[in-house]
Amino acid sequence: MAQMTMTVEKRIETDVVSLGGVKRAYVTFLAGNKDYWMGVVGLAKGLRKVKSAYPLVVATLPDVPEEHRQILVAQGCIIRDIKPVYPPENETGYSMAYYVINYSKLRIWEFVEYEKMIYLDGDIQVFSNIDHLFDTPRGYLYAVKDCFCEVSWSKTPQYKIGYCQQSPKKVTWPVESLRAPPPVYFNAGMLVFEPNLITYEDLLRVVQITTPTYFAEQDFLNVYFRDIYKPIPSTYNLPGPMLWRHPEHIDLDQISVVHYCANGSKLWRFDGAEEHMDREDIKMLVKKWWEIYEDSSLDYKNFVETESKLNPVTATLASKESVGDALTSLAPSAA
Ligand SMILES: O=c1ccn([C@@H]2O[C@H](COP(=O)(O)OP(=O)(O)O)[C@@H](O)[C@H]2O)c(=O)[nH]1
Ligand SMILES: OC[C@H]1O[C@H](O[C@@H]2[C@@H](O)[C@H](O)[C@@H](O)[C@H](O)[C@@H]2O)[C@H](O)[C@@H](O)[C@H]1O
Ligand SMILES: [Mn+2]
Repeated sequence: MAQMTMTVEKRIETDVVSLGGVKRAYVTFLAGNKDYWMGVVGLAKGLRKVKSAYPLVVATLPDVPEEHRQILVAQGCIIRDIKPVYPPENETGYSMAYYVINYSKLRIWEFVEYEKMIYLDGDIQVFSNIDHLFDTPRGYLYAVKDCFCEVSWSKTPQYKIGYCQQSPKKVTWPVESLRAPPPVYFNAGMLVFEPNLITYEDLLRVVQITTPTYFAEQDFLNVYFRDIYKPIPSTYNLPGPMLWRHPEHIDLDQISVVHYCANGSKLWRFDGAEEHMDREDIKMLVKKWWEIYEDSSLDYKNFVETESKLNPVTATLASKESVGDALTSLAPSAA
């Protein structure tokens, strides 16, 4: 995996951007009392390992236990409590029953103290620095195209005819019988977006008048942002199934972000039992995730301590939420 180191100068420059109130952050979403908190710890440590210049905000539902919250704060995360978002009743059901809680992800558009955020699912890991995505032109939503080939798509017309946007020439879309092919569709596990209160209020209004569909908030977000969605390469959100569905598009050495969404690939309960989970590449990616998760030098307290010896400026910045605090703390004390 390409590795980029964050120079002190770059870190200062990045944080000076924050100084002007132009703040940026990564954000993830945590619900329930199961083990997704481990995914968030892994993500926090992974972002530190690639020397990201920005904090990780965790949009947290009320049902996340205090114990998990404390672990995340100790790992340098910024906990933001959110209320659930409940969609209208859904007769057709979701691809996975628990997807209904994923509508609560919509709350992140309310975090307007940040000018731009990168949303990452808790089952994602960042293996190379992607801070440069914060510099993408404003006014768009950036995300990676999804794959339609897994059985989770079995009730969709594209799955039934074997069509996938990742390889549109493999099975030609039958325009005469099914009319226009589906618009480009993104995976909602990774999003580069701009929090905005007008958008946020409208999202909450429109979601209440939209019939829920198979992939819950992911379908909803695809329709809502259709006009400003810009695809970015799979290197920024590699869903596991791409490895066996579209290997011709994948160069693992170039992958910056891996999304452990394949059935059976959730790290905290990985046992290699499900189909494809005995693949060498999957086992390598799971091992890489655990190496980061278990690396105590990446724990927030150890990381800041080490950084303060090696790079006092970086360490100070790493330990402050805003550059203003950091520069103040660095300023020579008034005589
Ligand atoms: O019980 C849950 C289910 C989901 N999530 C959050 O919602 C995201 C989306 O769910 P998931 O990743 O399981 O969906 P997939 O990408 O596998 O379809 C997760 O990554 C977590 O950040 C959570 O915190 N607790
Ligand atoms: O609530 C709907 C979820 O839909 C998406 O997951 C899907 C999608 O990626 C399919 O293409 C896969 O086949 C499937 O396995 C996977 O679960 C997002 O990753 C997740 O964040 C969330 O929005
Ligand atoms: Mn996911």
